[in-house]
Amino acid sequence: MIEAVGLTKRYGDKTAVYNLSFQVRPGAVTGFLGPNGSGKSTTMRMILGLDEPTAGHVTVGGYPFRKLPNAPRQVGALLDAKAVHGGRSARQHLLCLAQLSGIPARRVDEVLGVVGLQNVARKRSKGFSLGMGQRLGIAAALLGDPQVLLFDEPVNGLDPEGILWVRNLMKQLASEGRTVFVSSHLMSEMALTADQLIVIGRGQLLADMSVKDFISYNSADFARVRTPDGEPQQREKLTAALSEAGGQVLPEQDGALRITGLPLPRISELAHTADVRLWELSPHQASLEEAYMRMTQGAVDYRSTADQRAGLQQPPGAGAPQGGAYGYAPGAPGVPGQQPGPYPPGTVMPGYAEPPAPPQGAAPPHGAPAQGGAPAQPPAAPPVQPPAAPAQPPAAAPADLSKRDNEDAR
Ligand SMILES: Nc1ncnc2c1ncn2[C@@H]1O[C@H](COP(=O)(O)OP(=O)(O)OP(=O)(O)O)[C@@H](O)[C@H]1O
Repeated sequence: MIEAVGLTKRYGDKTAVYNLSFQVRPGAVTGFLGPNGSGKSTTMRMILGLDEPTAGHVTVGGYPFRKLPNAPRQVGALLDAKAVHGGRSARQHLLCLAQLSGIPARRVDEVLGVVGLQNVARKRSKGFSLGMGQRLGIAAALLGDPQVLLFDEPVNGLDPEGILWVRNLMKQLASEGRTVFVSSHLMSEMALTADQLIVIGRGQLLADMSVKDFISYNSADFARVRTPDGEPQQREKLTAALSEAGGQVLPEQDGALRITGLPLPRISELAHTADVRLWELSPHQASLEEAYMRMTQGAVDYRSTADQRAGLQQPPGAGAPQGGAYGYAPGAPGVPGQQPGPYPPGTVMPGYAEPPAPPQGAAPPHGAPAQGGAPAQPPAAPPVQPPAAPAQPPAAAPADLSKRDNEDAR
């Protein structure tokens, strides 16, 4: 088991991870989700003893990593698939790692077979594709046949077949009773791979729950309603009637309305009573990716000025979640501007709070007004239709161990 308690990491005036507490249990795949720069790699590096926490602690099997007896046999990790000497073959690379850890050479051929690189094992790794590099990194993680495995973005660069293979491998490793901790940007991928989810934003815990609970609490239904084009007064009349009846009404980009908090038959009745004709009244379900983006939107560091995710925010004054057949999808717990969701008891929901400023008069942390008084967060854009879940993984490089080497340079 991996256990983090009050884990905090500051790099100068930058708070990368703040007061993070969680447990990663054996026998399950635990997904570690968060936007770019949210602190996933930093957390993984602290678990592996590569970075020293500023406060708090993290243990693997009850020991801090550096005190773990025979660590390479107990913990395997893929942090940076590019951290390979390009002049060496895959086999030579693994042999070196095996020798350093007292692992017999035959295990190298075993893991090469497991990851499907046996036919290119003697080729120089500098000619490897991103996907082959990921496979080699996974082979290195498996080398010591460890009970605890950490994978930072393992599907990065893999084709659909490779993604399926990683998914099945993670599940198999967990079914053997191992602790499998895997980071990703993609909720949709984690929904298929993980049993448990730990979601962070700006280094802080946003959710710690089973995937099953995440799905049941976030796959809320909504209705789309469309009034005749070119008759805006009909749309306004309907908006007023639905809002008065307790529904939340958000305009969609194509002119339709997104209604939560009211069942379909009630919407139909209200439209009839208000004498509004409907061109569309249809049931929909929010995607998990959308729920995840809503949960993390207040904690996104890097956002295009044209990013429509800002439109996932509820308009000011939107009511609390309603029950019913088309209840509102719960917002991010504790995220400013969001409604807390009805999460099950025992779910860790500390809420997003600005970490206190680092000592010694350093610059304010994330989200705090910058020195000139400008807000660190872009202002919320008017509500627009949320974008469809991205079909491709965001083009992010895998977490980079060289970050550590560059620490002084930063
Ligand atoms: N060595 C370092 N020195 C200074 N700042 C750092 C260092 N390592 C990470 N950071 C900062 O800490 C924050 C968290 O970074 P981290 O790489 O842990 O996030 P991440 O969730 O893994 O991001 P990504 O998904 O983009 O890999 C970022 O703002 C990053 O710039």
